Amino acid sequence: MENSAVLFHEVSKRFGATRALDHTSFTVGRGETVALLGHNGAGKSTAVDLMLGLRRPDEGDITILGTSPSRAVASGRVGALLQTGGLPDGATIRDIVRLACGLYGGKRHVGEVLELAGLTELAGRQATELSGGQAQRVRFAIAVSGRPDLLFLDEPTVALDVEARREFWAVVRGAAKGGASVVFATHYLEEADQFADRVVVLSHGRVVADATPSAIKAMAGGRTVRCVLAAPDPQRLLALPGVVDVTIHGNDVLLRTDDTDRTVEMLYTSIGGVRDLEVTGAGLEEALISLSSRKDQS
Ligand SMILES: Nc1ncnc2c1ncn2[C@@H]1O[C@H](COP(=O)(O)OP(=O)(O)OP(=O)(O)O)[C@@H](O)[C@H]1O
Repeated sequence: MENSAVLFHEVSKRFGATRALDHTSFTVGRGETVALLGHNGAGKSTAVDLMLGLRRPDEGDITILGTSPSRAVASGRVGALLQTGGLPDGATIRDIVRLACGLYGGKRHVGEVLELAGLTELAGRQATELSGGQAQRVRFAIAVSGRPDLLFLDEPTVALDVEARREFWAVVRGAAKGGASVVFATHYLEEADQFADRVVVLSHGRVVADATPSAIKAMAGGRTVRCVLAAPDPQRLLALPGVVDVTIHGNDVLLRTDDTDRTVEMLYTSIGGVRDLEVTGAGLEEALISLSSRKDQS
């Protein structure tokens, strides 16, 4: 029974002395959109390559749509947009999409795929005449031309500006409405927050969190207090009520606290000389740093 699109169980992969993945486990449910989130070198691309059968794990089991990665890919039920991948010169976008649709046995019509990827108006252009965001939508069109049940996107918006990223994700959302599962690797925290049902946070090849974006933010907990002090003393600041972490750059102080009211009160009464105080909720960036460092220390 195929309850899960991806079962990634206790998977390890080394490159020489580097452990790219270290007993990594996560699942992706049918119809779910899951972000693999982590800093450079966290192991995201390695995980994607293994799920596509492009590499083999040293240890562990990977099941994709109820079978092995290579069988799942061979069945045509998996689509992928990888980090590298040129587009042919001299052909129009319509020609490129027609080729992709043909290779997948005509599971989707050319016009449908162009529409899905927001390329209808650009169908007569050549790849060299497109912006980075538009070219990425062509790669996306190729990835979905076989009507995949599972779609992998490896850092799909890495070179795109904010507007192109927004347009790209609007296209992905539309395409995923058909019930496909989507796994995307990203180090853009706001992307994971906005577009994923669930986020698997990787750090040094290990899963440090696996939860909804809001649960991950809650896990890191607390809020951030920023201020400027004449002579910040890390020991005194760490001793303030609620403070769990202190970062100091020159006179700029950043405190992570689980009791904002008392921290701020004591900052004014026992430390004094506080300027430019600002309190913010913990964002995904703080959550990621906190989760990664917590696990690294364990
Ligand atoms: N072919 C390879 N040979 C040697 N080391 C590799 C190879 N591929 C990946 N690594 C190493 O494995 C670790 C994980 O790399 P990976 O590319 O999976 O990370 P990532 O999270 O995708 O990073 P990025 O966001 O930079 O793409 C890194 O330390 C990387 O240097």
